[in-house]
Amino acid sequence: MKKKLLITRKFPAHIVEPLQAYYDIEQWDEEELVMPREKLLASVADCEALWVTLEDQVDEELLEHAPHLKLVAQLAVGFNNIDIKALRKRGIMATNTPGVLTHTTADLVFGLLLATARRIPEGERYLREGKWKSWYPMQLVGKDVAGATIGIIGMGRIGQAVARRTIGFDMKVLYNNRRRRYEDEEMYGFRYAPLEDLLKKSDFVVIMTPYNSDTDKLIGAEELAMMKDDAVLINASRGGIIDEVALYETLKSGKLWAVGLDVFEQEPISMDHPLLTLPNVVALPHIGSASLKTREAMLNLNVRELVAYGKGAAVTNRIDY
Ligand SMILES: NC(=O)c1ccc[n+]([C@@H]2O[C@H](COP(=O)([O-])OP(=O)(O)OC[C@H]3O[C@@H](n4cnc5c(N)ncnc54)[C@H](O)[C@@H]3O)[C@@H](O)[C@H]2O)c1
Ligand SMILES: O=C(O)[C@H](O)CO
Repeated sequence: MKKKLLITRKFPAHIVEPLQAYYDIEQWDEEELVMPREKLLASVADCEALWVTLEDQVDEELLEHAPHLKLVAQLAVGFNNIDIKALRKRGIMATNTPGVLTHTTADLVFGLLLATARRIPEGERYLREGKWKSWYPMQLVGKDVAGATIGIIGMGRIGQAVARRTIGFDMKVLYNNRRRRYEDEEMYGFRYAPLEDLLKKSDFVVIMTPYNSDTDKLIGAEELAMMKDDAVLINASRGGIIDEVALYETLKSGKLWAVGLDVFEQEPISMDHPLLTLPNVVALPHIGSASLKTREAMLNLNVRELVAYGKGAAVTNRIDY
């Protein structure tokens, strides 16, 4: 008898097809909408494998409804929506998508960096709203990226890829990370800095750590106050790493040049959110890894592990924290 696999979104048919040989598949039929929680809890009851996105909470409550569950596949590298300890206690494996999205996400971070520094979305709105009357010297003046100091918090796969992109911009790189990266210091001249130093010295601060209890509101009022008055803050990791109330208050007070956010505490962000009233906030709908090639690579990486499990082979890419 085939194992049961529950897929919480509608994924492209050609991606799911190779799984048919190993699983009886139940798939949510909406591409844009999250599977309702009650439906998820009911459907997971007889599942051995579960394929989720970052909006599905895989927690104690779900696991209590899933007595046969053995494998959770997460269509993301970040896995803060999954209670890994609770999975481990029950002997359930989890697999995610590290590596395949590194460059695509680093590109987006750089896009946010240029967009905020050079006021690109503001300039586009200005043109489309018919405000462009002439060229004048102080029109939409921005902040230089070339030659500036960037501070990267979380020098993992994506953080390093962002750092390497700065070389062409002659930027000075400070980084903060769980462990020193001596090889990068030697090869590229990147410099380790304690968080406080990094915040005080950087023109651009980029957050690229995972989200967990250690990084929850890592950047709050105190940290924002340490930053340069005209610094830019970029977050493409997870929204909860920044205290959004403190961020709004800081921006309202006139501090910081701009902020670029691909992620928010609540996603989708409410259209009434105060941050969206500020012209120097560039906000994107969590599209860091959204290139066609990368999304296919993420889906296929999950498929590979689901096929391995379906065949009774080893799941090699395991979240082992
Ligand atoms: N916006 C998007 O679409 C998007 C896409 C991909 C990844 N992400 C997010 O980016 C995160 C990073 O991805 P990755 O592949 O680079 O992960 P990674 O594990 O390779 O890197 C994370 C780095 O953060 C460091 N770190 C952890 N806690 C820290 C702390 N308190 N202070 C300083 N450094 C700390 C780790 O040492 C590690 O080097 C993911 O967890 C995910 O949340 C977002
Ligand atoms: O963690 C991730 O992988 C992103 O948030 C989605 O690609």
